[in-house]
Amino acid sequence: MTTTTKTADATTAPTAGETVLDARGVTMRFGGLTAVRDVNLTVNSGEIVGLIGPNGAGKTTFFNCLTGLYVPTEGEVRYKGKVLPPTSYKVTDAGIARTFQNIRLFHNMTVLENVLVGRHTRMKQGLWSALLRLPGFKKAEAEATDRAMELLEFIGLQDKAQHLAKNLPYGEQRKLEIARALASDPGLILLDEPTAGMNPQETRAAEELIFAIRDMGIAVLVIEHDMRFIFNLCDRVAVLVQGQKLIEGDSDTVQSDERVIAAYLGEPVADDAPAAEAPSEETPAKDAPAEAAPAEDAPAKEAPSEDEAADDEASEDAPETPEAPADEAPAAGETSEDTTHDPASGKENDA
Ligand SMILES: Nc1ncnc2c1ncn2[C@@H]1O[C@H](COP(=O)(O)OP(=O)(O)OP(=O)(O)O)[C@@H](O)[C@H]1O
Repeated sequence: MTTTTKTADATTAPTAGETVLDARGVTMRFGGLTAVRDVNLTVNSGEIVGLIGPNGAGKTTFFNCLTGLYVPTEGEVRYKGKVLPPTSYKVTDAGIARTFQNIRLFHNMTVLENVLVGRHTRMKQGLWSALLRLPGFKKAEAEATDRAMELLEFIGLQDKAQHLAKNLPYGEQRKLEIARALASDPGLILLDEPTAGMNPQETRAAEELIFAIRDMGIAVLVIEHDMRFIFNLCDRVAVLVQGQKLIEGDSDTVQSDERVIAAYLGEPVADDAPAAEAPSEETPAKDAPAEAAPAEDAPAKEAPSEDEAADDEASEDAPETPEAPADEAPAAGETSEDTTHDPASGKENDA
């Protein structure tokens, strides 16, 4: 299936069902700075939930708490009723997949190989089986390839399966990241700014792709700065400001909330709103509501050049795929999100 031949819209949305993700009282401190404070959020099956907020509001930090990259200082995250394991690899295995704010593909691997990397969590063959290429491994490998090709068809990249990932246009690289995340057969996918750097046509295609993912039965939690995109896409939207959840509701409710407008325009908000708190030592330093673009005018971020993308890769998150070749993968030891945070020290555990 491709997004061009099989797209969905809100009218085909399945009814929201069981709670898939249940985050309660999630707080994340880095030393004296509280990046996320006492945030509750649920995502139900059949839902697309948006997470918005000004730069530095704590959105990515919250995502990291949901995916085992950080262990929250306080609070608990459950996936389908079970407390999440403390490492990203196990979280992926449990059924949560994610993409990252900055594209993190294996640039010198083919498109197909990138998707296969995401598939490895579902391959149960051992090392010897792989080394000796036993029949069980060959069968699993063939099945993984079939599934990867299905996913490439789903995102419309089947004809580029043998292309190197680095040669794809930017929008297609973003789609490939999504296919790689889908390869682990998640029940919930977290998308961190999936349309960053996309032109309007690509953004529209991304919207259709996300509806199609939801229609496959996968719950979606998405961070995005493009307000038009988010309010069109999401069943519910939660707004983070200075690490706290300011409001949560449907698009109409959130769009018309004066505190949300104020947060995005950088105006003072009401006394009872978290954003109105006087900055303290624990206030995230990066909060800059005044810099956030007003809702519908928010321009898409510019696509990075190849060099910038390479820099991003080096400084971004480590792969969810510990088995990936070291020379291809973003260097785990150099990254900030490949590890799990030790709340007390700001140090991170191996993911
Ligand atoms: N590993 C870390 N160590 C210390 N501070 C951090 C760390 N990660 C994030 N922060 C701080 O936490 C706050 C929230 O950052 P975060 O990246 O989660 O915000 P965000 O809402 O995702 O921002 P943006 O929209 O710009 O991506 C910021 O003040 C940031 O500087």
